[in-house]
Amino acid sequence: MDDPYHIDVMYNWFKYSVSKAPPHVINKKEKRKWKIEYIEPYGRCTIATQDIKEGEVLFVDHPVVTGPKQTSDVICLACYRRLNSWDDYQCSKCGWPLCGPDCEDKGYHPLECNAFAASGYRPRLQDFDEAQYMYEAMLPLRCYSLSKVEPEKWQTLIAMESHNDLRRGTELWDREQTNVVDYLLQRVKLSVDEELIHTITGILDVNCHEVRSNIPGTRDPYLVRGIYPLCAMMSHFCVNNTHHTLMDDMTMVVIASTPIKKGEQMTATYTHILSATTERRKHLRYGKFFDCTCARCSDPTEMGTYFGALRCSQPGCGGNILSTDPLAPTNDAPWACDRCRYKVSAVTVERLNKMIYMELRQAGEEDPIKLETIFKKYQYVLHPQHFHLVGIKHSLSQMYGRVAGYLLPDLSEAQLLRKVNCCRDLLQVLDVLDPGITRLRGLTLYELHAPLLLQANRAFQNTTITKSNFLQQLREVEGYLDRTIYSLKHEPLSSFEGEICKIARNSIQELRKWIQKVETLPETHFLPEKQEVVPGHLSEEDLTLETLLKKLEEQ
Ligand SMILES: C[S@@+](CC[C@H](N)C(=O)[O-])C[C@H]1O[C@@H](n2cnc3c(N)ncnc32)[C@H](O)[C@@H]1O
Repeated sequence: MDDPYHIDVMYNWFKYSVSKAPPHVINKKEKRKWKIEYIEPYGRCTIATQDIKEGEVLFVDHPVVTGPKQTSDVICLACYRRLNSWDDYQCSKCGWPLCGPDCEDKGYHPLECNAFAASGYRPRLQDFDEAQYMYEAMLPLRCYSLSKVEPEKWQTLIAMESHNDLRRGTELWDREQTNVVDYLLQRVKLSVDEELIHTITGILDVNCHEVRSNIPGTRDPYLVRGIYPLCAMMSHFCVNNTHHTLMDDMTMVVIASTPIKKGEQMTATYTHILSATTERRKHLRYGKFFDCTCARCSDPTEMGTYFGALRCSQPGCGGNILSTDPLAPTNDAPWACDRCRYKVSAVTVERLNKMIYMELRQAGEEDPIKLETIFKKYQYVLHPQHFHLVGIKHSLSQMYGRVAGYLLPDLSEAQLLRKVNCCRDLLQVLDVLDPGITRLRGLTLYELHAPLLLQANRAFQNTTITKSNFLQQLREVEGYLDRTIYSLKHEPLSSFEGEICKIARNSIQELRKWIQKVETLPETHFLPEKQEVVPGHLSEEDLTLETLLKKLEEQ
């Protein structure tokens, strides 16, 4: 049958992936609930053929091939372990650095090893203009080698989108001409049409997923890239409805992160969720060769979050400065206040964002005070839900309680409250921009439970809380732990998220025992019901001496 868009090739890949997947990951007998269709302007995309519930497994995807990213440290080409130096151990056949002799025939390394060995060329660091680009040709070479040794994988790979026509003449094309095409033709002596190598690099640019390597026993997984054909069939939306998890054998499991209605696309996000429209659209244009026009991109308020908005500085105005046309192809439409129409150029907004970005980079992720200083500096310039302020809250939510000098038991009431509020504010944004089952939600809920539990237990120890309130707070914490587990239960135990999920499972059991015990405690352990002061229930603004005293007087 005619298959101009190679859709059957993708269905075959689905069957192959299911056959390779461990049985606990997917019900092998269940029929797929989606189809692939060609729809403009998306090209091929995945459509639900029936209503799908949140959390349902949609498909598993086996990688066609994985390999180093374009820029890379020195790594073992078989197991992707980070190596100390170029010449620790070099493959006896091809000369590329590996962990040791055991890795010579492992993983995907034989794909390039044979080509290098046949060429007689031995790689030397000085052959690369920039050391970080020395691995750039490796994955394209692996892909090309598939055409010789694994024709089925090759058929799947070559059926993917390369956008050669859009890429030709771009800076990216020129760089790949030098670092990949010329390198493979001149050094590795491949006898191959240049256009085919460009097609391969295009397929990799458009479709690759970043994945973590999985080396048993290491807590430092190195990031590599891989081709997952079914994942790559999903269109990008800046608010998406699927969630993917990488299992230990590098199989990708894709679930519905929110309910998906029959006829809707199953979508993924190719950009960073917590970045603003201009940044996301630029990334998609230059890296994926399309202009995103999704609901989030077309709305200057980014679905009511005001994620990119500045506060108007005109006296007495208090409006929000927003892009007048977020879909302008060159992202250069002026920005204007939604109340007084005061105008700011797109370039100025971009410069401001860049300046704050540089300050944040300098501040690092070790000292919350540095981030608090930047937060204070810009809190009246940016909308409270501006991505930089939300980004700072995200960092603070993890730093308070985790970095040296700010471990949980050392935190003051005000710092605990700050951690709680950072988590809550972040979750409020995630509800809109990253709804449903996500790693970030799971981790943030976990961060939220800890200070709340500490606050409640401190209040109990100091007898400053009533029994009913104490139980209510413990049950609230139980709810957050429960939701953490729900959000992270798909993550493999070897990952950080999987480990947090395991800890959350233990914590919730302990907490439930504690709740049962508290229920039986006599009232004498608690503050009488009418006299309570619960700092945790005051907002940060409330925590001035004046307002605190006033509230105490009112009791
Ligand atoms: C990873 S591929 C997705 C599969 C692709 N549609 C195909 O037929 O092979 C990415 C490409 O799909 C298209 N695409 C994905 N999301 C899109 C969107 N929201 N709007 C327009 N095109 C999109 C773009 O051409 C993009 O370069």
